[in-house]
Amino acid sequence: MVVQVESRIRYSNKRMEANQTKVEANILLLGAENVGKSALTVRFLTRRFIGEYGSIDTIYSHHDKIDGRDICFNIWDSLCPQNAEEPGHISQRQLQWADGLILVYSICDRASFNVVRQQVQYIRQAQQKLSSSAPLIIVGNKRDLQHQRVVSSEEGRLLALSADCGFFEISAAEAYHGVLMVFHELLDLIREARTIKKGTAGFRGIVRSMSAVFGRKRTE
Ligand SMILES: Nc1nc2c(ncn2[C@@H]2O[C@H](COP(=O)(O)OP(=O)(O)OP(=O)(O)O)[C@@H](O)[C@H]2O)c(=O)[nH]1
Repeated sequence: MVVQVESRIRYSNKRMEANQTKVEANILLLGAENVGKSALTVRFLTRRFIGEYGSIDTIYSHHDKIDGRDICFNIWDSLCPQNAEEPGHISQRQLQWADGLILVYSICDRASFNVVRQQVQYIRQAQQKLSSSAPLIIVGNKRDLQHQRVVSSEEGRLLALSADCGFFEISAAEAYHGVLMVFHELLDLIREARTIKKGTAGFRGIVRSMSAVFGRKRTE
């Protein structure tokens, strides 16, 4: 009886330890020039919209507590190179680094939407080669500029649906809440992707053990 209780306590302690471990997520922001990538990042980090942002490629680290868990967001606010029409400008290094990606366009800029469309296609193809399952969220920014809108919400939603991405329309200028939702949703998707990956590894492990027990050779 005592042994049973002790093992239960040990089990629940282990679960508590597991719940308290720090989660780290590398998030890459992509998109054309001037769509609000920095505005989105700064809004998330400081809750503020400051209007003008420097043009530098930067990785920020941000610690947060969500549902009692310590989270470390590493956010890469990437600069869009001049050859933005060429979807190949996303480097392998960026793709390998990222646990999740946010692709930003401006609802007032059709060309920026086309850049995101190209980038999504390029990333999905590259991910197949890299066996990566990093989740993507497409963000239509500058929702406050309704009178200048040239990309409809439906177009954004359809693109996201066709490429299995999350989708939000927000205004980094107007509100913090929408920006927060984007990062929290991406974190959820990253955690989901990690759980699935672990599950697959676990299944492979079971197959390997069974092969070992039954002495069958597996062709890898
Ligand atoms: N009205 C409005 N303006 C915005 C919004 N978000 C960003 N801006 C403005 O758009 C301009 C570009 O914003 P940035 O955050 O620098 O855009 P970026 O995508 O980081 O640009 P690059 O650094 O050139 O790649 C700035 O003048 C911002 O003030 C928004 O939600 N609404």
